[in-house]
Amino acid sequence: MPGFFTSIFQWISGLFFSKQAEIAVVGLQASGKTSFVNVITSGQWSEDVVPTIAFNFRKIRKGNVTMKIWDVAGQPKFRSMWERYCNGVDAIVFVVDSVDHDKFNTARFELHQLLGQPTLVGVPLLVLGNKNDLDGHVPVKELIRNLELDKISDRPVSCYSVWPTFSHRRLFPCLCFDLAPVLDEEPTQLVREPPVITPQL
Ligand SMILES: Nc1nc2c(ncn2[C@@H]2O[C@H](COP(=O)(O)OP(=O)(O)OP(=O)(O)O)[C@@H](O)[C@H]2O)c(=O)[nH]1
Ligand SMILES: [Mg+2]
Repeated sequence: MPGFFTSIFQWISGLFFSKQAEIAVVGLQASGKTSFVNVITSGQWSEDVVPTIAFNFRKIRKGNVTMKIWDVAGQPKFRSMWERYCNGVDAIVFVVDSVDHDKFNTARFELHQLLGQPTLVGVPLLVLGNKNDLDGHVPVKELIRNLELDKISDRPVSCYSVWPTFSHRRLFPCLCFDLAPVLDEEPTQLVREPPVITPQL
């Protein structure tokens, strides 16, 4: 019975307090965007992910938050499309392979090129340093330096180190927290001291 009342309460509160958020997930190919989106939408991790062609669209509801997610392909031929999918979203999620040191320069170039688009001024940015389960991953402070996130001054920016395989339960709250300004809650700071999301073993 208590479960029944809880469900009814959630349903009613959802009607009155429901919020919508739309995000675009971008980043270089094989950085783990689709894996991340799969984990937060269905809780499922699989190593068999095919490279995305153009984009995938997912819609999920958690509690009273409905989130629309554009998972955009990262191969060079698709990068010119990023701006189109980021235009009008509540936050841009930029995924970086935190082990692939050779690609940091390209990731920084593509990120800053994207953020330089006049249509995207002010759109909050969440950077996820992915694959922190692997040896050689760089910590968040180094990611901030490598991607020059501290030079971004026209929007809220956050950066986390993540590993979707085991931390998916913490990823959605992390996203909601970063969308707090969008959801009319407490404001975030510019590149705040980031919590590192460690795997739950
Ligand atoms: N070890 C580890 N591997 C990961 C992680 N996230 C993704 N991968 C692997 O990285 C590879 C690429 O993942 P995808 O999710 O397809 O990458 P993507 O960014 O969507 O790539 P595109 O669609 O081509 O832009 C796959 O083999 C995944 O299994 C992670 O956190 N840890
Ligand atoms: Mg993909």
